[in-house]
Amino acid sequence: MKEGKWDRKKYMGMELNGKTLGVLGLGRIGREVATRMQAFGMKTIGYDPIITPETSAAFGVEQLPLEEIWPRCDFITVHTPLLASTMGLLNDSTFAKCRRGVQVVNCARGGIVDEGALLRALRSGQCGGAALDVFTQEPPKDRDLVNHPNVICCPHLGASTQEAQSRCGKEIAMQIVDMATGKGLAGTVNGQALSKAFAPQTKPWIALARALGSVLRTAGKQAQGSVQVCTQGTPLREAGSYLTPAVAAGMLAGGAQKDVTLVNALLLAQEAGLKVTTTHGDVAPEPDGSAGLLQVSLQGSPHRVVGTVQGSTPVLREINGATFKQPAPLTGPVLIYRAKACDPSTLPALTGLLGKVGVQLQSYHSSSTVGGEQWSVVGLSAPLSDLSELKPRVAEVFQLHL
Ligand SMILES: NC(=O)C1=CN([C@@H]2O[C@H](COP(=O)(O)OP(=O)(O)OC[C@H]3O[C@@H](n4cnc5c(N)ncnc54)[C@H](O)[C@@H]3O)[C@@H](O)[C@H]2O)C=CC1
Ligand SMILES: O=C(O)C(=O)COP(=O)(O)O
Repeated sequence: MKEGKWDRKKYMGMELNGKTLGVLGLGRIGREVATRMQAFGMKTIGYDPIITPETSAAFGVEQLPLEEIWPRCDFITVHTPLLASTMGLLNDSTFAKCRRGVQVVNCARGGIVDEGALLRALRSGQCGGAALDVFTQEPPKDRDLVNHPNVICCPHLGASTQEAQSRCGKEIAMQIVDMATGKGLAGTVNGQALSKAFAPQTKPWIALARALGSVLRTAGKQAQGSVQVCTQGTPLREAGSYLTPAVAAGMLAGGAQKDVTLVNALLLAQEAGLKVTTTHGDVAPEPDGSAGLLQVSLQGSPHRVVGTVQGSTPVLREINGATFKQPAPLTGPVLIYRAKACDPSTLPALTGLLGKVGVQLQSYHSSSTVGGEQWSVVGLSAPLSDLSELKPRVAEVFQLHL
């Protein structure tokens, strides 16, 4: 009419009253759709693998096996997630079982109704019309469905109301508050590590995992290959889910990839050619069974680091088979070197260098002797800008800011 037209004959509708609607997926939205359509006088039947027939009967939906649903429906609407089991729920074979002229609604996820099959059914008249809010590719490049005269569609607007967006905003804000107060996260699909990362008791373990990853990368001089993360002790039984991404983040830190987080670390590690696997052993490493141990090793090399948490401090217990009787804190600027055991000149040379550049030695820990050599971990007040004076005196030296 805005174009000045008055096409009364062109538009002929169909009553919903007395028609049968098949609702596939009877969760939050499916059941709301069913009760609203009952108000138009529709008979509602449906299917959902986890909702009992008694529950769906309470909101007026008779549940039937899919095979019995197809031939009964005038309209079918899908309200499931997109899963392997729902991909192409409506396909060439199921369209063929439907009443001729069946009308289909997909406001859930593109692909639940197979787009190729839908187009074929529309062209043959087996499908009388479709309403689509979602597409396998958004926006869809292939416009055949959008352009079909019996299709009406919207650009994924199902949640586009002021009220829904405001609820989403509030929900997200509440989730951030929950995460920050250590209550865990609901509904995360890729942030398993995050829900634990903010709990006070897990924070030092995550710091340890990152630190061990950094030590291993620097000592092993590579961020590629297979890394084995092993948690030991009952308290760490479920910890692999967040410690493994933290180890990967430590391995990747300082490398080519920017913005490595606990959410994307495993994916970025995979892209960088780093395979990170996790195992767990329940054997408690401490007599009281309270602490756990985290062991990270680079397969096919002698590089292996083992750490734990003392109080709330991540500490190094072992590096490449050399153990620290007094575990070495892995916080702040840390200098790590391997040198001949009992060489009396190394430590004075180091303290002399520190004095010269005005950096304080805050802690010093040395390991057991392996093959005539010892590892030393030195806590510093600030990182050293130049290690060249130390290099001739030691077998290897590196620095980390943890
Ligand atoms: N177009 C849009 O903007 C919007 C789309 N959605 C989508 O709508 C869909 C439904 O959302 P909700 O009702 O909130 O989800 P929900 O999780 O409450 O319900 C989904 C239901 O589908 C059922 N289901 C799973 N596999 C099935 C199968 N093979 N056959 C039949 N039922 C199956 C589940 O048991 C569950 O009861 C989701 O895909 C969601 O992403 C949701 C909001 C807005
Ligand atoms: O909530 C949903 O499942 C939706 O599909 C809404 O999509 P949107 O968050 O508006 O991009």
